[in-house]
Amino acid sequence: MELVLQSPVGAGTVVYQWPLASGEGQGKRDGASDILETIRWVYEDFPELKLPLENNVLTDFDANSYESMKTLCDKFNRAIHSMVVMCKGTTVQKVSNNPSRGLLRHILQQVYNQAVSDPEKLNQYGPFSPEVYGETSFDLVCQIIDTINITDDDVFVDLGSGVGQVVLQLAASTPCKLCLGVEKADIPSMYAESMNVNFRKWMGWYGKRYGSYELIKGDFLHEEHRDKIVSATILFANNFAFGPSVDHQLKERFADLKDGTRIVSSKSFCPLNFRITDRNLSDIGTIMRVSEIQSLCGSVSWTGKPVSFYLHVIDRTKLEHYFERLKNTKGNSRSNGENTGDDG
Ligand SMILES: CC(=O)NCCCCNc1ncnc2c1ncn2[C@@H]1O[C@H](CN(CCCNC(=O)Nc2ccc(C(C)(C)C)cc2)C(C)C)[C@@H](O)[C@H]1O
Repeated sequence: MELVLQSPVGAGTVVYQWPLASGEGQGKRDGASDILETIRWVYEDFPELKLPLENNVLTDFDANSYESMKTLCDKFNRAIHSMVVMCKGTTVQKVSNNPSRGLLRHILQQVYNQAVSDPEKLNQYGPFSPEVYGETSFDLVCQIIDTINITDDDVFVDLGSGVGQVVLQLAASTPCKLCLGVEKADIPSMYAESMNVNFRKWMGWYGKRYGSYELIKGDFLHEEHRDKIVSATILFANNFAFGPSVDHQLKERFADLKDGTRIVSSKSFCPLNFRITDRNLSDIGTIMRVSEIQSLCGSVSWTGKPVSFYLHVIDRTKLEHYFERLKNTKGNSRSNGENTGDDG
């Protein structure tokens, strides 16, 4: 026995097997509320549905009765059918656009629920686990997208992308010409594959647009991926738990990034008050400006402190200014460069 929902843009159907998934597990939503939320979001997106769908249909149903859920889906499908038929004459939303943030949060949740059959295998806990992505990371990533200006010249890379939620969110809500995620572990990479398949299915069903993206299995420090890092213009690194060796090898790659490239991370790659001296000229801090950003959303880290993240912008003029000042002050006695700290 199954339940079927028609696509509001005539892109086919999605099928739910009965009995529906129950809502066990943290953050997991049961199948019935997934169907209800999906209908509600389509309703939101297509106001013309308000007429054919009596508004009480979304309230009086019994999630445990197949008949009741089937009736609900049939009413929705009939409303969709009449809308698609009516719009046959006019242009049914030909040009598809990006989903609203609310809809994208719902889609990422629904794609995760259907792609990750056994979340226990991910053994990632804490407030930023993939299981509760919609409650914390989603808003944080929205804030970052609002903070940094993103254009269609940008290439995004998530260093250690897990099941791929951040990459999917960037691809569906920014004009990046390409979004990449690199993940080395087998389990998250396997789930990232089904996240990818499910995401494309649902985005097509809702008729929503997203940019090119790829979820890659591999170690981002391997030589074969060096080029992906050095040609990126926006990099995310949730590097809080990266060891000194990983950080060091990443900085070596950051030295080749283009000016203007942004790196956003959960731990800064150089001190916030870094000042160039003649003893730290090979530090990565000489070519980047760093700032700390407090997270607006209530999400707190596991220590209960408000979460902050670090924005680094590659800017080699910092180093140029240092050497100009050095040259200008060459004449007088101060030769140790000590007092010609950069202007930050
Ligand atoms: C040669 C050598 O030393 N090799 C050792 C390998 C270590 C480094 N290489 C890695 N390569 C590929 N994937 C690796 C390697 N290190 C570890 N991961 C994976 O990262 C995943 C964890 N990810 C999170 C997955 C989901 N993506 C996010 O949460 N992204 C994200 C990014 C930034 C932010 C902000 C901007 C707000 C800070 C928020 C979220 C983070 C914590 C790193 C795990 O699945 C790891 O397997």
